[in-house]
Amino acid sequence: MGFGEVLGFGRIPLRNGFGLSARPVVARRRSSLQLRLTLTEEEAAAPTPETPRSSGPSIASLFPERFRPFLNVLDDGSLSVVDIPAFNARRTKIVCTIGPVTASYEQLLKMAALGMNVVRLNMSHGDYVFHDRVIGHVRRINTESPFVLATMLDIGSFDQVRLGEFPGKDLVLNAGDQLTITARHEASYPENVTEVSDDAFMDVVQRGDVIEVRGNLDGSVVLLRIQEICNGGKDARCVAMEAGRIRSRAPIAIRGKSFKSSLPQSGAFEHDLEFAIRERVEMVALSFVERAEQIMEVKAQLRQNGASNTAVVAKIESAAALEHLPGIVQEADAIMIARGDLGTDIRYDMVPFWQQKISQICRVYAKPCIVSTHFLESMVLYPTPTRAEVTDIAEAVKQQVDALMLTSETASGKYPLRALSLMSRVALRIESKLATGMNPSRQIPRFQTNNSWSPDVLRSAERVCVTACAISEQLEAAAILCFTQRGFMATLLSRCRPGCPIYAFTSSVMARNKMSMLYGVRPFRILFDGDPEVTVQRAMDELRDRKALRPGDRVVVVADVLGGRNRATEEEMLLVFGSLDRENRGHISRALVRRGLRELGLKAADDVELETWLDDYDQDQALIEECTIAPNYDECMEQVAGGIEGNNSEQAPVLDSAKTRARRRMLDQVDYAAFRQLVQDSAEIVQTIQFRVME
Ligand SMILES: Nc1ncnc2c1ncn2[C@@H]1O[C@H](COP(=O)(O)OP(=O)(O)OP(=O)(O)O)[C@@H](O)[C@H]1O
Ligand SMILES: CC(=O)C(=O)O
Repeated sequence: MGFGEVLGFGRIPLRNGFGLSARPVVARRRSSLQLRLTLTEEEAAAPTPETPRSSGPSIASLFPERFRPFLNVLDDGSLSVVDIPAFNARRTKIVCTIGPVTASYEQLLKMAALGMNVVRLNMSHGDYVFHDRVIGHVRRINTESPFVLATMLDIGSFDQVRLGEFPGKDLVLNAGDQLTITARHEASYPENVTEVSDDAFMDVVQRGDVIEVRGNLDGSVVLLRIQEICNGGKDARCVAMEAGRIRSRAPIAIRGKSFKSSLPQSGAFEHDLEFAIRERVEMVALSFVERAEQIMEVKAQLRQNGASNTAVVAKIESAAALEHLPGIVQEADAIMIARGDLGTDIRYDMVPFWQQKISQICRVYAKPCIVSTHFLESMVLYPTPTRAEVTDIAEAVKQQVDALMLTSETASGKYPLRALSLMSRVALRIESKLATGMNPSRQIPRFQTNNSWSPDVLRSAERVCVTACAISEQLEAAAILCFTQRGFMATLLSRCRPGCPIYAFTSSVMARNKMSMLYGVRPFRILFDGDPEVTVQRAMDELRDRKALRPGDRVVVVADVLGGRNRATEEEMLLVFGSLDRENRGHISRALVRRGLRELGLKAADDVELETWLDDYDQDQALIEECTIAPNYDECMEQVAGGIEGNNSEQAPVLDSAKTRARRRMLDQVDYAAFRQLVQDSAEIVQTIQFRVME
């Protein structure tokens, strides 16, 4: 069985200097955009097969026996109704927040089987040891199972003001009970006194203000009215306006005042970001983003630490963010509509409007959109949802957002697996209705971008994707296959929301995992061959072997081929190299070379590209995944251990530290002569759309 979606066997060369293996490529065509549609008249006229295509076997049957018994068992011991979703059955992805009830390897594996695509870890809760352990389990699942998970680290509510701890149990209040919120900083407090996480809160509150306390298990908001500011301005004496239950570290807001904590300076944010970089998570989510510049700063920090592959998800959860939406969406790699906080910062009745508007803007800029919070809030306590909750899921699915996110339901609720299974089932049901024409509008919004690639390359890539989707609909293709290094082509295809699944193939573990967030995309890792035809054939064979596609199925393939010849003049090469050099203060890494090539409208052979931009971490991960499926596992792991500098063989799967990697990256500096050589060995990018029939 193909564990971890690795297709093809072979070796990714470890850390060769790219100069060694760069080889001239044979020019094939001259145009920089070419549609290759190899469809005969008979094929075009052929009727659609009468028997409807099955969506493939249940994944359970691909799983080793020992895993199967617990894969589809729900919280109460019953079996999941949906079983394990078949290949790419659901287009809308699901993000689950992981907390104490779901943090074990077994729970995570069950959730992967039930359709979880992205694991969210909220840094406001749990400690680094907790999060590190969960990330370890996720990596293991990606390596040992057929499921693909991405990890998103929510870099906590650094703007969130919280109450203190209530040791042992929740604080239960009746209407009229008193609670004092203080900034006294004492070692411990009586039961009806709690410390606020940010002293600045005391400067803002006044007598008569209403404090909203959120984060309660039953989803309720507890309201406290301030009766008196006392103790030299350090205490706010409040009274509960109605009965309620308050949890430790519950987030609070002052009604009508857009108060944000000054905690980013406290260092917690920096530590969380360092942790994200060290752990190589696929995504970091930034709370309370208000301007595009905040995202740029974080991206710069990621870049400086060799983690530019990490995607930045901007959480839209304040009125201020809504004022700067297009800028934020353009700068971020993905958007999360954090309805919990957004709903306290703006009027409740405006949340649905903004949900729709934000998801539309994301489609324009080809940025994945996640809608979060309160989807199945009642399932935190009860095994069945309310009908209104089911309708909320249905509405988001109809809007064709990329992903839906569960929070307390899976972090601390009583029925995490049921909630996930139910969300998956509702999404599947609504999607099947969309496919039968419930959603008449299939218009693709005009694409806009501020991406640094050359506009010509981008425009042609986007047109190719729109055309490929249109062809797939006209020809009733069973799937679109796409070959992509970092997932950009898959994002452009996903943006068009075609009616068939998109199977996206990449050589990078990180890119594969990140693509698991994209609507309708099923990501795989494949070893790219220097000859694109070999790569396409490898992917087709594998899809057939996995019964994801059947003989006779029509597929549309979107792939680069190497065409034309190098047209870059010495002057152009110097210009591009010079601008990369200036921007990166003399540090041109192997990964940056790829950008230089793009700017020149050029592309190296796929295997050479792979070497020039995959970082060591990705290569190490790839090798570990390959070892898992290799027949000579031990031998393979020994080689990995030998290849990973600084690790002894026992620790081989534990990847080397960020520092070691950073040092290696320094050694990988590229000079102009090496850059020039690579440019000369490259060719023009020729994007093709090919029509094929599975043999
Ligand atoms: N790692 C964790 N450890 C313990 N409890 C957790 C953890 N992650 C989440 N939880 C619990 O699940 C609840 C819901 O998670 P969520 O991430 O939505 O937290 P929140 O505090 O409401 O959100 P935010 O911090 O984003 O405003 C939390 O209030 C917390 O009680
Ligand atoms: C997820 C989150 O942070 C919110 O809904 O506020």
